[in-house]
Amino acid sequence: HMQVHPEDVSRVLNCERAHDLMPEIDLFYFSPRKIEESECVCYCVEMFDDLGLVQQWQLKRDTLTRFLLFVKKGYRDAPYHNWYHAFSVFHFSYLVIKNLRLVERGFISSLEALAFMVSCLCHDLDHRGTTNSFQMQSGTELASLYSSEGSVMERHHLAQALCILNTDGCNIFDGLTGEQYGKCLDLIRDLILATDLAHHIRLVQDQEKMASEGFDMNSTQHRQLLLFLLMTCADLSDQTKDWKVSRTTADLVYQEFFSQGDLEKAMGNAPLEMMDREKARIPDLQIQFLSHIVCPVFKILAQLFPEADCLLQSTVKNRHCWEQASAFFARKWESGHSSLDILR
Ligand SMILES: Cc1nc2ccc(C(=O)N[C@]34C[C@H]5C[C@H](C[C@H](C5)C3)C4)cc2n2c(-c3ccccc3Cl)nnc12
Ligand SMILES: [Mg+2]
Ligand SMILES: [Zn+2]
Repeated sequence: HMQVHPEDVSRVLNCERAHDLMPEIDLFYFSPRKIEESECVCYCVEMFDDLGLVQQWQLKRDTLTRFLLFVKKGYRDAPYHNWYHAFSVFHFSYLVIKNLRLVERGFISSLEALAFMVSCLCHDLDHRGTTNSFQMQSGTELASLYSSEGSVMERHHLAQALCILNTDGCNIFDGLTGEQYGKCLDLIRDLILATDLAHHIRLVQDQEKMASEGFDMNSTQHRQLLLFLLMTCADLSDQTKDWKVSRTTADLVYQEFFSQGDLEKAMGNAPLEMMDREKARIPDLQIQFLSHIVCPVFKILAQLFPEADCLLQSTVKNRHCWEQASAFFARKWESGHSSLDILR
């Protein structure tokens, strides 16, 4: 099973570099993928501390460090669904809590902020770079465990998170009362399951209705829809960064999709077009993904929080870049070239 050695913990505890968070780390356009992999865990501790959560919930630094090292080890080296994805999703949760002042303004409680950040870190634990439908179609062991409830991968990510919390010296919530602990785990369960995009699609109309009606602080439904919206925004946050980050991320996602497509062909199943490296037109697929899923989500966020408008603007700008790429590609496709290399 996964091992974290005491010297790993002490090295992180003594890391000086991160004790003063680097300038600009709290700005929306900052890309966390710039941070050295060996310093990520230190920065996670500092971000929890910067939001007052270490103090508020009496998080012990050595327990938090050990927990974070286990989470980091709990990710595989898939092209996209690896530790850096989890770290960047976590960083976005830090950005929205800090920049939209979600706790001070009463949109979420401090416990919900803690659960939101921990859920972001854990939300894709032990991902294999394949989708829920692949699990079901190829009858993986995860499908046999969870397919009756749906959201197969997300249930596995949750199980892995709970397993780490139950590992000796890793229960970061041991300073919470029994009631707070129960509420926190219920939140983590709901938030990790909410990262299944098929689940999001069922909720998005209610989220749009909430944004047009205006957020009701006393509505349990609004408060839950907001937390789910924030999870989806965090999961898609690479698309709110500059074009280089947005395109690089698409590259990594399609490496996973095309590997899955190759597997499906080898198993005699026809992959979705977006998984088929022979058929997929990445610019057109990204225009659809940004138009149907990403921009609508950040439009809702911007309606609720005008300070988040810059996030919507950058997703719209990235979609425009794909439109230009698509036009450029179309000319190339006519003349037979089909790889993304021409975008470099
Ligand atoms: C750049 C980029 N492109 C992406 C293109 C497509 C899809 C995608 O799952 N599409 C859908 C399309 C319909 C309706 C639902 C369920 C399925 C059928 C599959 C969604 C995701 C993409 N994605 C993600 C991402 C976010 C959350 C979970 C998994 C992933 Cl991979 N993160 N970045 C990207
Ligand atoms: Mg996921
Ligand atoms: Zn994810």
